[in-house]
Amino acid sequence: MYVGNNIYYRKWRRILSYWERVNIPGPTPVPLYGNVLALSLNPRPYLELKWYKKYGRIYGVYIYGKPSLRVAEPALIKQILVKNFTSFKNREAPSWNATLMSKMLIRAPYEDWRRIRVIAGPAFTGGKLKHLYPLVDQCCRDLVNRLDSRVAANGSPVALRPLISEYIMSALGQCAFSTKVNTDPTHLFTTEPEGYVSVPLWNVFVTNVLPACLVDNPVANSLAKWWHSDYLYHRVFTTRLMADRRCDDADKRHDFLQFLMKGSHRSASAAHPDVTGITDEEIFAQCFLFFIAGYDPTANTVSHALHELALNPDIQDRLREETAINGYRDRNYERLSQLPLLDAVVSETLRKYPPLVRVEREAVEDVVLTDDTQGLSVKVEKGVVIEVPVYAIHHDLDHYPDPFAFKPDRFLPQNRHHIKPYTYLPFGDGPRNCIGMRFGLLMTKLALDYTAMLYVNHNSGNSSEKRTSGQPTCNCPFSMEKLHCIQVQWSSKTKATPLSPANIAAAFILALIAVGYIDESMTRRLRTPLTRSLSSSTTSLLPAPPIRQLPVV
Ligand code: HEM
Repeated sequence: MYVGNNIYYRKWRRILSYWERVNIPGPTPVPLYGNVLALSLNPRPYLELKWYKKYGRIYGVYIYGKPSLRVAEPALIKQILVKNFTSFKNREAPSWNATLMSKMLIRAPYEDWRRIRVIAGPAFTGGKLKHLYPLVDQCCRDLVNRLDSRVAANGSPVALRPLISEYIMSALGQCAFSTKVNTDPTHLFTTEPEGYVSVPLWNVFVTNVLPACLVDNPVANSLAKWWHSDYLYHRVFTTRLMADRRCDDADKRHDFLQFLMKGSHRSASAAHPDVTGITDEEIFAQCFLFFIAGYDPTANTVSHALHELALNPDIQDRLREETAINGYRDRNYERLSQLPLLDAVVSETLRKYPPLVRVEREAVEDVVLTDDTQGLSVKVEKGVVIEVPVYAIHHDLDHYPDPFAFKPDRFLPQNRHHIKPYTYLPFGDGPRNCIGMRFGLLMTKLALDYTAMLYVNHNSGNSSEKRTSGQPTCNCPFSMEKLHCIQVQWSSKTKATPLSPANIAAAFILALIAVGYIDESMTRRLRTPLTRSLSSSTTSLLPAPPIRQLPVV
């Protein structure tokens, strides 16, 4: 017993002294979990900011037993994301096999990623978005109509977030499939992508803590497939659309699905001799990702922008003026890029509330990062995951004076040059940055442009900011009212999330297990059910896909 104890603790002491040995500071880890407990049980952005303030711009943490480096030094960020991209061309690979996620751009290994990105990338150019603009515009008009009827119906504060979510989901549906999708928040079309990204704590607990033999066996796997068969709904939906379109050679749609389908028969070009095609499974993975990656960040950005505008009526007035001067009746794609204050409001929202609090890369070889101006040199070993703590950088006083204030003027053309390179990263940077950036900005700006012109936005007094373990999420209701009818009530206080009883119980159990004798490989080998691969043979178990309504283009 004594010898076992000794070996166990010596092994963990060695694993968890990696950063100490290379002289990089960081928070104290615990055996088996490293710093995962702290990261799981605290709101991520605030914890990252706390560590950043305490340990500086370069510090090390442990994800279970794996070292992970946080880098917030702008010169080094440039090397990781742009200059040395070939050494940091991957995100961390999923620790499970052949899952849907490993086929998605966001997680695909470099060779697959590059092929898919070359095919999918052109779908998001300015020229292509011009074709999609009328579809997004129509969704915005629908949003305004819904708002109108809610405001007229009761005159009391309107819960805006569900309406925004519906707007984003319908815009994504239109642009991905040229189809009016069912945007009811309880409908599978919406709940599947949401469920894919938000994992309940009990699920994290079960999948990360139970021994692998209990989770990774045929019975548990089929149970998990059944449990997660829900996102197969999207699979059936996409597969049927693809089948329909293959029967119709004259299909001239400009949507995302059509773009990828054109890529499936692609032959190598001089520019990309190794890029030849995309499989149906990969097409489905990208279409599903379109909803996962596009929905939450964009809906959050619109919500946070409206939240800030309500708190800052002077900025709201200036925005309305700008919109009026620039002919809001003649809205079109080009006009949106000619509204500097609107652009500044969106940029400042993304600075203050970056939807992704970190950007991640994995070192595929040993690399030394250097910054001669500061005499900095950091050796990164192959396999180490690097995270750029975007939220913390955006709230660094050295980069943004008064970082918790909402000051869009920082981003006006005449001030923009004060922003230091690689300190503003809401969409990441480099070849693997956000592919949907322009599209996300289009949806956000159009929604603000419409609502700013038609409504005065106030806080209803019971609006709060809900902090999740991932990122702050704005939990409206806002009071949105027609311009002629104004009611002002805002509480500027945001609630910090107390640890819930469930979180405390889970922390307690996790801590008990952490001091036990479970081997690290048991937790690392586990596959979370949400990422299990789905075999197409199970699609027959699904309910029929929804009836398509109103094909648009
Ligand atoms: C305001 C809205 C959005 C924000 C703030 C945002 C932010 C980000 C960030 C930070 C990344 C990681 C970039 C990096 O690692 O350098 C990313 C990646 C990605 N985003 Fe977005 N995103 C938004 C909207 C969208 C939309 C609308 C779509 C698609 C419709 C989308 C699709 C993707 C995809 C596919 C990736 C992975 C790219 C790759 O690895 O090649 N995003 N996004």
